[in-house]
Amino acid sequence: MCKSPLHSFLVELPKCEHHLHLEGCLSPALLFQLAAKNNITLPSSDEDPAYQSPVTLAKRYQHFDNLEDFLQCYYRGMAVLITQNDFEMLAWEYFTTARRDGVRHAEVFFDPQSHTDRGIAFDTVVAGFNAARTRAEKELGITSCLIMCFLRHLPVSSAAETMQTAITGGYFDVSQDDKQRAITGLGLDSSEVGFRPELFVDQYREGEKRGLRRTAHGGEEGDPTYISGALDTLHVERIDHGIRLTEDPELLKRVVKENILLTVCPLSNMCLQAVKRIDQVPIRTFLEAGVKFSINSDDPAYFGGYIVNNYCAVQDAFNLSINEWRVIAENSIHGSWIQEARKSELLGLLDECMSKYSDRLVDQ
Ligand SMILES: Nc1ncnc2[nH]cnc12
Ligand SMILES: [Zn+2]
Repeated sequence: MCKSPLHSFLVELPKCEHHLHLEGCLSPALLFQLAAKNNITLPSSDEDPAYQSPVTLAKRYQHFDNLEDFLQCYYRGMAVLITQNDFEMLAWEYFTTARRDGVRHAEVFFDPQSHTDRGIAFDTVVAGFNAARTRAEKELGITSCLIMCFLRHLPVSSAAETMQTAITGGYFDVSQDDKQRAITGLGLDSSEVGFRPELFVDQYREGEKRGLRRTAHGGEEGDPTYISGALDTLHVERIDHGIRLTEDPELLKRVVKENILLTVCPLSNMCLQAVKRIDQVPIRTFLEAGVKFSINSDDPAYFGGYIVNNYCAVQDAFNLSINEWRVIAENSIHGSWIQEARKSELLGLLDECMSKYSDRLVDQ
C-alpha cells in the first residue's frame, strides 16, 4: 500500500505487464512446498543457511549485491520445478496475484535452458505454463503471451539448440489452431555485461523470418551500447530495463523516434543496486523526453512486490498526476503484442477508470 491518495486508482488502472519472468515468481513458500513434494534436497545449513526455512530464505532475498548475486539464487531455486503441474502452479500463482493487481494483459518470459539443462523436457515447461495461461484467460479474463528467453551466459550453441527444439516442436507456428501452444516472442536475459546482444544475431534473424516478436534485456547493468547493439543487430521492438539510456542523449532520441518501448522495473533496479533510490529511476526524464515505457515487476518473489508495489513505489517517489498515469497506461496498451480489438477493449477500460477517478481526484 502506498501513501498516496491515488492508491485505489493505481490498483484499478488497467495494466499490461511486459517484463515478468515466470521463474521469478517462485516464492520461498512454493519453493519449499515443491522441494518436499519432489524430494529435492535443498542446500544444507553449512552450504547456505538461507535455505533453513521459507522465512530465512525470504530474509536472504531482502539484499542482493548485484544482478549476478540475484541470478545465483534464481537458478538455484529452480531445481524444485520438475513436473508439468509444478510449472502450471508457478504461473497460476502469478496470474491470480496479477488479477488482484489489475493486470489485464501479461507478456511473460520463461528460461527454457535453465530447465532443459537439468533434464526437464521443453514441452513439460511450455505445457505447464500454457495450461495456466489458458485458465487465466478463461477464469480471470487475463490475456497473455509467452516470450522464450535465451540465457546470454550460456554458449550460443545452447541458444541455437533451444531455437531448434522450438521450431521442430511447432511452437512458433502461428497458423496452428492450438494457439495456446504458441510462443509469441524471443527475449534475451541473464548476466548482461560481457555477453553482448550481437552474439545472438542468428537466433533473432531466424525468429524475425518466422514472424516472432523480439525484445532483449539491455541497459540494466550494461552501458548504452548494449541497447544500440540489440536495436541494430537483433532488430528488437522493445528494450527490457533500458534505464542507462539516459547516458546517451542521441540514442534516447532514436528510441523516441523509432517508438521503442522500455519495460522498466523500478523495485528490481533498487534491489539489484542499479539505483540507490526509486527516484533515481529516470521516470521523469523519460516522461519529459517522450520515451515510452511500461512499469513491471521483473521477479516479484525476489524483489519485494508485484506490479502494484512498483506503481506505488513510483508514485511515492515522483508524485505523478493521474494524467501522467494515463499516458503510462496508454503506452503500455499500445506497446503490447495484441490484436487491435483487444487494444480497443483495454483503452475502453482505461477511459472508464479515468472518468471514475478524475471526478474524485484533483489533478496535481
Ligand atoms: N533482472 C534480470 N536481468 C537479467 N536476467 C534476468 N533473469 C531474471 N531476472 C533478470
Ligand atoms: Zn528481467
